[in-house]
Amino acid sequence: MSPDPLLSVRELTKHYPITKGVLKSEVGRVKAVDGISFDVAAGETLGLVGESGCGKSTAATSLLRLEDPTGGAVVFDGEDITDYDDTELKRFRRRAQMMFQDPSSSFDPRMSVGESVAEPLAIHGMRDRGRRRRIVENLLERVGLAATDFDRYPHEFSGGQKQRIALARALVLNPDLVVADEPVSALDVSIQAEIISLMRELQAEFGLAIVFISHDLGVVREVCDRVAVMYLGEIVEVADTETLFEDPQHPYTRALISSIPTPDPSRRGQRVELTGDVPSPSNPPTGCRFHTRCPEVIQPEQFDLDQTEWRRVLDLRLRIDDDVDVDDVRTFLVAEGDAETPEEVGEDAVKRELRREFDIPATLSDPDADAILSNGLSALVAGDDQAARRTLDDAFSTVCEQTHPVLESTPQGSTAACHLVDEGVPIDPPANDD
Ligand SMILES: Nc1ncnc2c1ncn2[C@@H]1O[C@H](COP(=O)(O)OP(=O)(O)OP(=O)(O)O)[C@@H](O)[C@H]1O
Repeated sequence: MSPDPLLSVRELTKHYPITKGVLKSEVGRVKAVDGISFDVAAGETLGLVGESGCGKSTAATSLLRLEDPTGGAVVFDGEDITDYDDTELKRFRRRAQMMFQDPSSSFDPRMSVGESVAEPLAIHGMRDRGRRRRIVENLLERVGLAATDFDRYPHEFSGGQKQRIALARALVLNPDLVVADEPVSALDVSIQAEIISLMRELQAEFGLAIVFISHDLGVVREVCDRVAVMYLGEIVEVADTETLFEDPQHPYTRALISSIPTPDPSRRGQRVELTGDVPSPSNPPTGCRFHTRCPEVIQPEQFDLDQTEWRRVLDLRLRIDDDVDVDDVRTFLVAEGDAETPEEVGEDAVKRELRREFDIPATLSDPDADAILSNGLSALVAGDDQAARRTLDDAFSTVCEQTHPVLESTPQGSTAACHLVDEGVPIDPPANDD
């Protein structure tokens, strides 16, 4: 990586206010992007990956100042663009272009594709129509279309062809950086491969840096030199592509990689199932944001639980307020024929059912942990929610929930934000049963 990157993003933040009432008073914030930092060298392709809603598109539009960031800095070719005025931004936008996912909505149906591709030239002051036409015709050929396509209209082209045209438009000002947001996701797999190989050719030819945004790790592996993994508005791991795929350090990265479909049956058993929904970015979890779903979440030192058991005990503890209703369990057991009335359902039956709902075995592998869980459940069934919560919170809390991990260098040369990395003990991910 060059010492002076082309693009340097520092603690970039984009929060959207959540407002209420006619006065639109702010009642919360969607923390779509929450302090991300990364560099991109000239000519390099950096992948930005993560599940839907983790903030990739917002990161893209904020770093290009298509919308104003809430905080942080973006340094492009040595200059901080964060405080640029309109004239300076216009100059910046010659050098940094955006490409979107949906080629169909990227074009004005009333303009010929040639006019669309030439539009940025006109906006940036090239008055000579003939010259604009020559440049665009040449570019259309370079993206695999014909010069005569200049006068045709968007509806005459397939999705793949439209994405070629979008690429021509992104390149027409000869930029140094293209931010491509899911540029091939809307295309058939065979067409995806064509567009990817075209992007690579043009990248080499134009010496382009690309920020390649995708939820598809298979594509990212093919295209990118380095990859940054996002989860709930934050970057949790950055590594060069081979290191990331061969030796991922963050449990979230491991889970994403393990979910890539593979034809190799020996690797299929290594799938890591992520439980639970992605939490809301308006109220992200404390500590490590991934702790509510992490299969490798760290257990308290005093216990020696099987990792899957521990994950499920923690699920119960974390969801006790929202997803546990003892009265509902009693009603359910009556319906199942366990008793005539809810009042007659025994404490043990309710505790058994609660364990079953959370997939917790009847007895935990660690007897101390089992005794505490049993006490907590007893308090819950007796209606003393506070005591139940206290018992479970005291015993089953985790550093992952308490302390926010920062990105740190790993022995593999990557950076990852995970307490397992702090401790220098990457744990083998638990294999799934299926
Ligand atoms: N204008 C907005 N106002 C409020 N919330 C927004 C706005 N734009 C995005 N969000 C929220 O910010 C979060 C991040 O969205 P974003 O589109 O950046 O994620 P993404 O990773 O690109 O997802 P996808 O792949 O589905 O596009 C989401 O929870 C989304 O609902």
